[in-house]
Amino acid sequence: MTPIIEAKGVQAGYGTGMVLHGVDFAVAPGQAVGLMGRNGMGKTTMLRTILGLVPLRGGQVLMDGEDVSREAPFRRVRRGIAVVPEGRGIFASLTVPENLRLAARPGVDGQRLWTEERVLDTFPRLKERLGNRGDQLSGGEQQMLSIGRALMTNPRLLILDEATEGLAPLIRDDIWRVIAAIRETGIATVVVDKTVAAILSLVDRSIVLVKGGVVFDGAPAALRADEELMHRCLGV
Ligand SMILES: Nc1ncnc2c1ncn2[C@@H]1O[C@H](COP(=O)(O)OP(=O)(O)OP(=O)(O)O)[C@@H](O)[C@H]1O
Repeated sequence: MTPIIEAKGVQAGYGTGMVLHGVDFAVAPGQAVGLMGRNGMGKTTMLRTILGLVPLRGGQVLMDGEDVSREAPFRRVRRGIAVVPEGRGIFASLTVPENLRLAARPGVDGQRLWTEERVLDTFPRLKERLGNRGDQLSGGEQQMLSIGRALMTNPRLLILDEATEGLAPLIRDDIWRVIAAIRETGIATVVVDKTVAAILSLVDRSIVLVKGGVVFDGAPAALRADEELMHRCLGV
């Protein structure tokens, strides 16, 4: 199956500093991939490079087998990718439904499977906050709204960068449950998170970055079995 996204030998960085030193990375349709690694190893830079937000200095980024290395970020996203960025990026002055409606668009297949109603059914907490503005929501609710907004674009691939960071354990569990449910609907996911156990129980494939290079790419069970790697590269 042609991957939705494929990175081949990707090199990227900021200013004169290189962060990614030839990273290979692929996400097949419907696949859940965990992008893992300690702080500062290049996970966010990898996501941003795939989206065209950090310039590519070497290698290639393909989407559905097509080279998009020179394509603008908005065009790449229009291929059916939704991003839940670190920091959530919701509109503080808009209400919950306004935030959702602003993002609404059909998927690349023209379908609108994710409607405002379906998103609100998925996140009952948001249903209780319809009149609230973005800045009147708790951190967990903001995160749910950010995910809900991404779903309103009817994506084929959902990218979640640190979706559970800074949230209380019960809210985190809620978010993980929803991510698993989204996955079940056939949407491919790329998850970056520090909660190693939660990621490994969710994904089909884990990729571990150390200093901008891939040190592991395979099944979560194989990663779990490698205690030395888990300890050295993930700190668990
Ligand atoms: N805008 C930027 N300008 C310069 N350097 C940056 C910038 N963003 C990140 N870096 C550097 O690039 C390296 C990789 O950062 P990146 O955010 O990709 O790591 P990460 O694995 O996502 O870590 P974290 O979990 O801490 O976000 C780090 O050394 C970081 O300091």
